[in-house]
Amino acid sequence: MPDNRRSRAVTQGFQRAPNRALLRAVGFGDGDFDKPIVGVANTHSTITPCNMGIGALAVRAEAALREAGAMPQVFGVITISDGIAMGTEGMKYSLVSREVIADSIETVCNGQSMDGLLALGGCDKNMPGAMIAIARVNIPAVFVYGGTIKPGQYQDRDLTIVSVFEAVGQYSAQTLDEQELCEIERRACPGVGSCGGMYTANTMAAIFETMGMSLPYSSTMAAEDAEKADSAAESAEVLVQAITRHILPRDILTRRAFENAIAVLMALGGSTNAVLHLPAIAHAAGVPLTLDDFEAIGRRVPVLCDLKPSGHYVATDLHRAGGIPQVMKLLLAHGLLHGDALTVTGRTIAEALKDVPEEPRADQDVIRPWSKPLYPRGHLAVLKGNLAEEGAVAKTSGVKIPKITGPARVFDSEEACTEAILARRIRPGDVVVIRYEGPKGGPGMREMLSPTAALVGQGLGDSVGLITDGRFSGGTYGMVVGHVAPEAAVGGAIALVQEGDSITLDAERRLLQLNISDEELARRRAAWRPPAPRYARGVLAKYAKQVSSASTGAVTD
Ligand SMILES: CC(C)(O)[C@@H](O)C(=O)O
Ligand SMILES: [Mg+2]
Repeated sequence: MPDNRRSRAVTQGFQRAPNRALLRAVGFGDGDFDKPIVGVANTHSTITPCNMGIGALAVRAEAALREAGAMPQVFGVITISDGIAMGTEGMKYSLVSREVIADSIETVCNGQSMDGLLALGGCDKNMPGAMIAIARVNIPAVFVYGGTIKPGQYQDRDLTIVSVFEAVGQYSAQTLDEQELCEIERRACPGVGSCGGMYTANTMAAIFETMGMSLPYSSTMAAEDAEKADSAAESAEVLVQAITRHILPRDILTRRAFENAIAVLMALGGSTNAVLHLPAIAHAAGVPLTLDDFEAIGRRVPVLCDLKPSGHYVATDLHRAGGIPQVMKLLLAHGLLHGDALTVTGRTIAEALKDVPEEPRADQDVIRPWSKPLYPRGHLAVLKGNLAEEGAVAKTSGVKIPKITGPARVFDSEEACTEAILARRIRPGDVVVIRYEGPKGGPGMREMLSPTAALVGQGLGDSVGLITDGRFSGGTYGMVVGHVAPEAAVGGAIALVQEGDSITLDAERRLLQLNISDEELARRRAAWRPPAPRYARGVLAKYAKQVSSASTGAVTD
């Protein structure tokens, strides 16, 4: 047993007899005090299908840890459901929950002198929350994803939760009747697992697999399939080996791993939330990573996968087509992935991908061959200009020409905007501005899925621009720009836009501009006064005081 094992602090020596007495009460026997103590961070919850299956995975992982010679200690971690909170005041707690999860896991792992960590997660913030903690604590760790939901079926088409959000827009435009809306609602979510397209949960899980913090193929398995539970057990075995070999998360979460993550994010057409979470994880790992890195890698890496929200397929289709290893191999073969990055198994990426063919199979069109990408460049672009001096994130997939100049339609909350869209007050050519929804202002940067999906449902995805200091769901697409920084609440130029001002959103030129003179902008800036914080007490008030700009990952430490 290595002398530097952290759990020695609670298991060794005569002074620790009381500590051992308590450990005996939770199942330790005489021979167990020399074994590594491994935390199992269990986000099981009956709040959301994303986390409903996690308890069973935790049970498998716990048994496998014991079998492999470790002493597992299971602890509960909270989640909220982005999908259920969406469009409500409750959604302000979503990004806050990332910090609560990170802080909770750090607190337990360090408070209990644990030697290793197996973290399980389902809904969106579980993934970055767990990985921030893993990077901070830096004890051998593995991440186990709860798995994706399978698609629903309606009239020969695959449904996901986003189909229901879009159906609300169709209903408001009277292109869908109440009975059809109801039928889509009933069929969209047929079981357990995280939202099925390449939305945020699946994006972040895929990123962790890419970075070598989860096992190959594990991030695209369906929550309900037996292979998911088997991979939870296998993850536990790999973790115990990592403890023995002293493989630490910060050996894995290097700059090269983050560059690999961004490359796969682009190839998948993944969620804008990754542009918030990866800098936050990098911050925890002590790795420099800026918005410019996303921009630089996005210019090199094509979108290779035809996945929802704007594409055709769901995560289980990607799994059948070869999964993340196939996407990674394609990038590796074309010089866009660092093959020497380490994984939790102790193998490098290149070694792990050795047996994967360079080109995807011809009998599928989920993963395109190199010669026929979906888009020649990444779908996420960092826009700058007088409206976003620190930067903003545009998602350009699913739109024909990602640029528009039009009159600003200004809303100081998501609710006010959604109401206007559903009342059909937004017209083609408008540029919708949703502000005071930033990290500090909201607080918590809500995901604007209700308004963006309603626009898509009304057929306005291509003709209406939308900019916000809030963020988006992975299910959002259209002419959308989020994470506008600096945000309105700190006096960013987005606070100075007036109804009817001309705004240019041009993803090709990477430009987000308010078309008024510098003098007029300065005049408005001088007249601007910060609004009173929306919350005076509780976690939202604490968060608003603490949180950094979206351009640096909205971190709180
Ligand atoms: C509800 C969704 C689709 O999961 C969303 O929260 C996301 O970010 O992808
Ligand atoms: Mg989300």
